[in-house]
Amino acid sequence: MKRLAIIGSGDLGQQIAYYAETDKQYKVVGFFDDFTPKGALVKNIPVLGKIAEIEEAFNNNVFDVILIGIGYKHIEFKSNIYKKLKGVIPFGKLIHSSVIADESAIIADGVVIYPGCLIDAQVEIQENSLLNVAVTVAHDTKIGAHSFLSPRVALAGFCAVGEKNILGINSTVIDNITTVNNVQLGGGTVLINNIEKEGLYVGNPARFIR
Ligand SMILES: CC(=O)SCCNC(=O)CCNC(=O)[C@H](O)C(C)(C)COP(=O)(O)OP(=O)(O)OC[C@H]1O[C@@H](n2cnc3c(N)ncnc32)[C@H](O)[C@@H]1OP(=O)(O)O
Repeated sequence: MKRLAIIGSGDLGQQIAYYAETDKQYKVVGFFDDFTPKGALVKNIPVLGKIAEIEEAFNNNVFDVILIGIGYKHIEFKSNIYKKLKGVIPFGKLIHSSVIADESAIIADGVVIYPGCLIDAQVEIQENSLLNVAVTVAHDTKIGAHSFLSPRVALAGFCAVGEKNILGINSTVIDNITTVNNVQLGGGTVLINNIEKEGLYVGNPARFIR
């Protein structure tokens, strides 16, 4: 079993550790976190050091692969860390065993998919994105890198979500919709038109708020 280290020992990092262990996909050996002291135990898992110490730990054979457990409030940071470590440290992938993913779906490195998601044929989920519980992604839809999909997001077919998109709980996107990078949808938003300007959108139909 591969040894996993997780960046971020907060709630999201702890959830990833929980699924990695209980779903028997990885042995979680520790967290890297700039705000929790080295040696501290978080849910019985040690903090191995700060983010700047990841490369040295990898070279010392402390872990095999890494995942990022940083939430949607720090999405820029999450994407920057990924870009910095890509090609230097191998990224893992965590697709919970309860996920139904068609064999034609492409799921990139660094992606985390929580229980109960449905990923249809010819879907592409780009690197470092996270799908929370019960997300449905219909056929031929693409999710841009570093995005965060909250519980029960539903995307119809032939959509293309940009990078660093944050889709709020239960948001719904009809077929053939595209969004640019850095779009956020509030909970329950219904998207029926393409989004061409980054920012925060809410409501049904979605309206720009800032
Ligand atoms: C497992 C997990 O927990 S994953 C995380 C899941 N969490 C989510 O999905 C959170 C989604 N967040 C939201 O929906 C938030 O309301 C946000 C981010 C859209 C906006 O939050 P804030 O910046 O605090 O905005 P604020 O509450 O001031 O609202 C601004 C306006 O948008 C409206 N609004 C805010 N959220 C929504 C919404 N989801 N749907 C419709 N209208 C909304 C408000 O009524 C307000 O309208 P007004 O100016 O006409 O009075």
